[in-house]
Amino acid sequence: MQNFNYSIPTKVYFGKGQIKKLSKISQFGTKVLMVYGGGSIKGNGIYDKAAAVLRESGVSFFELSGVDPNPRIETVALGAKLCKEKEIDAVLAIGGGSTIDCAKMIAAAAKYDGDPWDLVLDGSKIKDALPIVTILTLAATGSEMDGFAVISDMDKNDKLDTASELIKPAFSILDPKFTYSVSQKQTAAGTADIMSHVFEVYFTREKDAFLQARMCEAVLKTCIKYGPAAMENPEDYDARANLMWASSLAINGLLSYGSDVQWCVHPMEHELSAFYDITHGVGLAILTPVWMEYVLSEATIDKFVEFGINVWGIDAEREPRQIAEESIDRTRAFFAQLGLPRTLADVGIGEENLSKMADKLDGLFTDTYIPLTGNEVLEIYRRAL
Ligand SMILES: NC(=O)c1ccc[n+]([C@@H]2O[C@H](COP(=O)([O-])OP(=O)(O)OC[C@H]3O[C@@H](n4cnc5c(N)ncnc54)[C@H](O)[C@@H]3O)[C@@H](O)[C@H]2O)c1
Repeated sequence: MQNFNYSIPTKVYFGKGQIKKLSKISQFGTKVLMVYGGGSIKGNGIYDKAAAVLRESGVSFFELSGVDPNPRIETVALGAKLCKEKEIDAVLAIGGGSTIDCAKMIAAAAKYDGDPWDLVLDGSKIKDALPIVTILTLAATGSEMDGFAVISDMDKNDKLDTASELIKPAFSILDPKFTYSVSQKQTAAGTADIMSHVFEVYFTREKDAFLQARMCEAVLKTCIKYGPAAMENPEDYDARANLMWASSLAINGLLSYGSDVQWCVHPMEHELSAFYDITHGVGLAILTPVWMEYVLSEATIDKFVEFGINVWGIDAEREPRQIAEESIDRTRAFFAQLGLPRTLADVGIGEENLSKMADKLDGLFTDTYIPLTGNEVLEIYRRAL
């Protein structure tokens, strides 16, 4: 097992009625910027509940709404300007990963004098940030408990992730009931995203992080059990609760400590979203089985056998190659069962920008599970067409 520094500072208030813990935001001051997306929080009552707790706690709030899925740098700049003008004490995100990521970068940019895009290009430039609080409404990205943010500049077709300890939320409120109104499509995409976060760390060259590997399998099995259940019955509390906690655990560091490996399917998907603005989890579901087939070889077969037996329950007596291949087929079939598109063509993506996207990633995947050149990335994109 490799060395690691454990740091998961975000407090989590999980379960029904935990919105009342929002009152704790008053420890940071009396002026909050509330950041949210297209307004679903007004339809499902979360906005009213949060506003009531803020008022009762003596906290006044300004609002920044309209954060896009695949949040834009322009919104970050606008939010940071508001924070400076209004002397905001803390940033409150109510939403899914897009809103939370945007709020994180607003919090960092509010304490930075230069162009906020600098902080996306280089997270080490984040030297300070306003406290960040989140109310999660969609189980998917784990942004509620991690130090990452993904921001797009659509003019440049750039969608980049940045990271800093300073943008880990101070606390997050996770009430599974707040995810009852999430559509089937977003529930499916969220499940695929959680699973992809696990795959990015489960497929590691580190062979002796046994505990982490078993925890990864537990999170994957949770998604396989509860993703379809939440789609079938959106108000199945236990399904929503298990998915929600899986989303946080998948990426808060717990599963990757001691076996860290550079990610690659996520950056490949970010290129798809940067050029075509598709839903992140959908892109991941399309690319993941193709990537798995591409990296399956004599060098990696043992890991895929472990995956097939422990996650999919494939008979351990079968030939290793059969187990490995079936584990990938089962993964692809599961995403199809969730109703997710299978190919790039299904989401309207053709050959036209694939070379440009692959070129942008050339030279970056030197320390991934299996290192990949730009040409190999292009081959994976083509096989996903
Ligand atoms: N920070 C991280 O660690 C991290 C990790 C993976 C992905 N990401 C990024 O996060 C973004 C995706 O976030 P996401 O998957 O959470 O989706 P999202 O935040 O983009 O939301 C997707 C849609 O669901 C709607 N929605 C959210 N909650 C709802 C609810 N309760 N009821 C009804 N509708 C609701 C939103 O309004 C939006 O239209 C992408 O930009 C992705 O690259 C971040």
